[in-house]
Amino acid sequence: VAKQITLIQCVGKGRYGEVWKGLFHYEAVAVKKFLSRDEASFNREIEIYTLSNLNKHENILAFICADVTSENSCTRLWLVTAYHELGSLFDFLSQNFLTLTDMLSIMTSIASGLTYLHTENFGTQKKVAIAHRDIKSKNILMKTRSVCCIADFGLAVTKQKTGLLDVGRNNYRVGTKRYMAPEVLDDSFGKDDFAAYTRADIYSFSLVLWEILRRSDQPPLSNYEVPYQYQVPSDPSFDDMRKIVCVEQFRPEIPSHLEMNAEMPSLQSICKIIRESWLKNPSSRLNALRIKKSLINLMSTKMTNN
Ligand SMILES: Cc1cccc(C2=C(c3ccc4ncccc4n3)CNN2)n1
Repeated sequence: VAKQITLIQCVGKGRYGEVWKGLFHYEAVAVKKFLSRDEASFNREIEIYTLSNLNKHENILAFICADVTSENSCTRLWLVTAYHELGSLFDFLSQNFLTLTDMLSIMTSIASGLTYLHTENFGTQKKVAIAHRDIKSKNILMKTRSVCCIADFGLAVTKQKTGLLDVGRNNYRVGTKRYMAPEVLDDSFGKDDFAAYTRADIYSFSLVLWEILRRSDQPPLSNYEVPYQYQVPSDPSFDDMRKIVCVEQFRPEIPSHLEMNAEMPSLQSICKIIRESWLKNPSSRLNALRIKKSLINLMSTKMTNN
């Protein structure tokens, strides 16, 4: 397959390797080129996509194929997926303000993808429950200006039938420190309890919801911010994050004009969802299905109000 893919340009770099725009049978595809030392992430991501036929959901990045070719001495590890011209949610938020309608649609699409990931179903399309472990705006892609999909499953853990946890061989890698839940930062969470991982995903998702909320055009705020931008240095250490999130129990500031906005009750409800998803106590947080349902309700009430 690699022979038939023409790489056009590099569109992203991460710890894992690079993401390229490619052409495969005249259609644009995304190619993630793994470094040979990251074979574990490569295998894990394939495992997650194939094992639980993850492909069937509109809010999960669509997988096309994997390709391993031996190039002189080293093996080339490629994963090929759909290509999304608008890039990541992080890129999009950096350059756009959002109407309330688009904001609710974007939030709901991510909540739908996360609910699908977290939920096991025994129906025809068997699927094990999956926790992502690296939810952040850079791992979410824009399919359209109002619909997103979740990417990057190299760190995911699954809940096996036995209820036991399958972390793959990739346990040494951890999520992105900036988005790490308090219980992960102070290492107080039950590593063998699958539910603990989904609750940590919800904390990370609450930070993404906060990033999206801040880009409301009601009115446009000056700059895009990453969570804890002014509390920790770029590329923060474990300890930087632990001091802020666990010791100080700090959370990103929600602009008061959004929270106290009487004309926009939906914005107030979104603020409530965010606050109930970054609670210190993991089991007090909302789950993905609850967030999805609440956002869907807001979309419908918003429609009727206007
Ligand atoms: C498994 C896989 C293959 C290719 C890309 C990706 C991936 C990303 C991706 C996917 C599609 C893209 N389309 C356009 C621009 C960037 C993209 N990034 C972002 N994080 N992982 N994952």
